[in-house]
Amino acid sequence: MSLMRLENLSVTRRNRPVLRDVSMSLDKGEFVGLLGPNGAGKSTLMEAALGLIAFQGKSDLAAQPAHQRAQTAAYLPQSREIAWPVSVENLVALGRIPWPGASGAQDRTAIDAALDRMRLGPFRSRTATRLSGGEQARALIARALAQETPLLLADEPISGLDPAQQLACLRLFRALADEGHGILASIHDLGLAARFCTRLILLAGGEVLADGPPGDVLTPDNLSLAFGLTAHWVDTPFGAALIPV
Ligand SMILES: Nc1ncnc2c1ncn2[C@@H]1O[C@H](COP(=O)(O)OP(=O)(O)OP(=O)(O)O)[C@@H](O)[C@H]1O
Repeated sequence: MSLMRLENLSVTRRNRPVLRDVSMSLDKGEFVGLLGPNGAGKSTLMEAALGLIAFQGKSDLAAQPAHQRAQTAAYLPQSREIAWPVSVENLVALGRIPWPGASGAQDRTAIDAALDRMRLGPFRSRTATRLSGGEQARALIARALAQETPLLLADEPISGLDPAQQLACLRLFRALADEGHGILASIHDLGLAARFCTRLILLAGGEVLADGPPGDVLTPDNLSLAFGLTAHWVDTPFGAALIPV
């Protein structure tokens, strides 16, 4: 079942075309990694899909009324700004705003589950603005999880996380997809994206260069075209690893 569909989405920023005729859909159970060089348009694609910036073409999410959209899609923006010195628990509780009809018990369960999933139990009473950068990033992911939406759009969710937290976060996203959620996450680490995502979309020059299973997308030709990078897949005891040279 499709959770998100873009048809011929184009975005112009400062009179420059950033995205051209991007079409894609994302189904329940998919963890899609959005790849591409800096400036390729990954954040722009998420912002336009959510209706946060002007675009041409169609986005079914952007067409929804705001309250319905907030019950469909949680969004983790790339900027990790936390504006107020609230407790981590209260920051995560902001994720419940789209559900005014939920009971206190439902809200509490969602907040506790999100804190637990991001291993933030010991931080719940701490002031969010006084956490480390990676801890703040995890608290913001927890806020998005507390929203309990079928769809999560996460812009560089593992940026700033240590290696163990990166793995835990991607394992969690994969588990959420296996439970039936749909996830679109921009990721710069190609090896981790290949390992955890069910599907990859590679953006380059404002267009979708490749869309499919990781092995089909991360080909030497595509990596050279998108990043100007020479890279090889090497078999290791832990599975295939991508080595840039
Ligand atoms: N608010 C803005 N106003 C004007 N141009 C912008 C704005 N935000 C981004 N751009 C431009 O749009 C293009 C795409 O930017 P975007 O942030 O979508 O790229 P990205 O793929 O997410 O990059 P990165 O990997 O560096 O996060 C870039 O050329 C960028 O300079």
